[in-house]
Amino acid sequence: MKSLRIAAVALNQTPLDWRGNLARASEAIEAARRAGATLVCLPELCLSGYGCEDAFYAPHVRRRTLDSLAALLPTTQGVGAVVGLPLEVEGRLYNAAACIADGVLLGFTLKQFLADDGIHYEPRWFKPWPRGKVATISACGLSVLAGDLLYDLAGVRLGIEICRDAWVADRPANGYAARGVTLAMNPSASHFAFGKQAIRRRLVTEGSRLIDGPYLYTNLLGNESGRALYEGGTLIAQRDTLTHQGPRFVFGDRTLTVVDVDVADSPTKTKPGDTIISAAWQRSPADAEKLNPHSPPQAAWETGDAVVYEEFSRAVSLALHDYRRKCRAEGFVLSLSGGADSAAVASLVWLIGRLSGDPATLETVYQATSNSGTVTRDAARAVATAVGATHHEWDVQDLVERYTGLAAAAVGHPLTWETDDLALQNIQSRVRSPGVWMLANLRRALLLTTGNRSEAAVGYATMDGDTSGGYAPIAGVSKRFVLDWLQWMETVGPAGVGPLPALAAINAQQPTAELRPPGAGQTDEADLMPYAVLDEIERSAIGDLDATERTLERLQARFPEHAPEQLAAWLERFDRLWRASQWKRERLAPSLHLDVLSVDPKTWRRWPILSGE
Ligand SMILES: Nc1ncnc2c1ncn2[C@@H]1O[C@H](COP(=O)(O)OP(=O)(O)OC[C@H]2O[C@@H]([n+]3cccc(C(=O)O)c3)[C@H](O)[C@@H]2O)[C@@H](O)[C@H]1O
Ligand SMILES: Nc1ncnc2c1ncn2[C@@H]1O[C@H](COP(=O)(O)OP(=O)(O)OP(=O)(O)O)[C@@H](O)[C@H]1O
Ligand SMILES: NC(=O)CC[C@H](N)C(=O)O
Repeated sequence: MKSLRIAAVALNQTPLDWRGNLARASEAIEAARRAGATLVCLPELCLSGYGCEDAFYAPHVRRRTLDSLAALLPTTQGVGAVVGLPLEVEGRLYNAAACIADGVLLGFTLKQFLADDGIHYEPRWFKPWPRGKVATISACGLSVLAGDLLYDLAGVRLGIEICRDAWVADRPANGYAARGVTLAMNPSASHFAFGKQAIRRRLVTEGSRLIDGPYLYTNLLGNESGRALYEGGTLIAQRDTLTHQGPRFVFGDRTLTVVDVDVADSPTKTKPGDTIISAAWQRSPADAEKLNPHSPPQAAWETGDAVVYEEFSRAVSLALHDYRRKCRAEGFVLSLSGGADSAAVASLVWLIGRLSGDPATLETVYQATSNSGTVTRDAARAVATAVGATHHEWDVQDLVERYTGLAAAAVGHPLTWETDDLALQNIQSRVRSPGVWMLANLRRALLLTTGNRSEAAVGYATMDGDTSGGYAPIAGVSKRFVLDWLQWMETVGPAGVGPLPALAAINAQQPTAELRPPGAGQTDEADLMPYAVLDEIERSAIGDLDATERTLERLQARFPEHAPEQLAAWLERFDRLWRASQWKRERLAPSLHLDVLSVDPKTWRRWPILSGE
């Protein structure tokens, strides 16, 4: 049995940022060495970035990655390192983990089970590697082995699973005990979704049970390139018990979790046919005191009863912070209506400063038409003040009238609410776009949109009006979720931050587009259907892809208070609006994946633009 100091690194990388990715990887290895680690594991595909998309096809991208690997080798003096990268083998691309020891490239483990579900499209670029196969390739000027390899490093036998390898029943670790593996590492790029860390914790714990030894798991960190957020949260389990978890949702380049573990010595015997690459080096002397023997595996906020709101707050504020920084915007601009969605977005920008200590600049604009009321104007002002935004109040009614006059002249009759309702609504939303865009231009800021998933599902938004903007922070969650989160933010708020009481002015109102004249009493739910019904239809028809009859059964079971005819009418309305608004979903600003119920056609639920009878 050996006492070994091992390190798990979460890295905030950007696709194709060659210099930055390499610098962060080598700085992390240096930090692990300074902490006395013998072995360090970095995330999946971290040298190129996980989400390089079709750039993976480019031969120069494959070459640049190997250049980065060659440059990384000398930084591993005195340690062993596992580093993810794309790798061409025999003319095909594989998702690989390089195993390096003391400056020497030992070999590449290749991913056997590609991620092909949800937001993952790995088979578009990579091939899966067959179990038990090994190839010889040339890389970094050397002839090296690649494939299903094991390594004897500093006296322990290491096996590597790459992310999804661990998520399948036939995972490589099933055979590791028979192959003498005593330590396993998993470089991952596992995007955030609500509650998903619990699954990772189970897989890592199960991995350690399978090898009866330590299993170390790393992940990416932050908003890599717009749509996927990685939470860090590195994990270490030892003999069926999860012992360590690195922090999640950290604002910064990396997290480093260093742990002392007991590892059984490499067995002398090997399984026939197994390829095992050996390397030995002078390890740092093990400390008499064990490092972090009893680190709590979770932060306090992760075990409370508001985990989903905590995760949402931390995930979206980190995603906004990284997106702004990576697109080199100098702040945020937001059209603030005094309603729920834009107040939620303003609160999330405010949370950046509260959670990171580095406040983001926010400029907000209330834009009144003759249909706006003092309740929303006052609420917008109160929220802007509470979140520290620079706030403006504009009157855009004259712009509405000017466009209305031009269009009325073109069609040859005055426009009325009786005959031209939608056009008269949409022009108000559209005139709110150019001014706020102009402000964003002047400030070199990122214009945020405020649409939520429920609106996206039924196209309840004006294209090039309130959909105008560069990033859509809350498009991954339903309207009901936004409303509930705002209640929690008003009274509780994230641990270590606390509440934002000014949201009371928002939470007291019923959601309305405020686009029809005040006397019309417009509400979202009257225009559409109750949000609870809309969510259930979306979950059934779009999330679970149920047939109409099945969705109706589910609605009747869940909402006995509504007549079956009413439920059928709402379902018919949803179906019509869903199909008519696919083109809108194709044109929404990039949004963050947060939940398995996503309607984002670029990452999750793809649908024909034109469909139906
Ligand atoms: N497949 C397709 N490909 C390309 N374009 C397509 C199309 N189908 C329709 N169109 C075009 O789309 C246009 C209609 O879409 P659009 O102009 O966006 O408007 P539309 O979808 O007709 O109406 C917008 C709805 O969103 C609601 N809204 C708007 C703004 C804010 C809020 C709020 O909650 O605050 C709510 C509003 O009450 C209304 O019910 C038409 O000009 C039509 O030609
Ligand atoms: N009076 C307004 N001033 C500034 N922006 C507005 C105004 N009315 C609407 N908007 C913009 O259009 C967006 C869409 O309006 P919508 O009504 O869907 O959202 P909301 O007003 O934030 O929330 P809710 O629908 O819950 O009232 C707003 O989030 C806001 O960005
Ligand atoms: N990169 C991967 O292999 C992802 C695997 C898994 N589906 C996840 O989301 O974590």
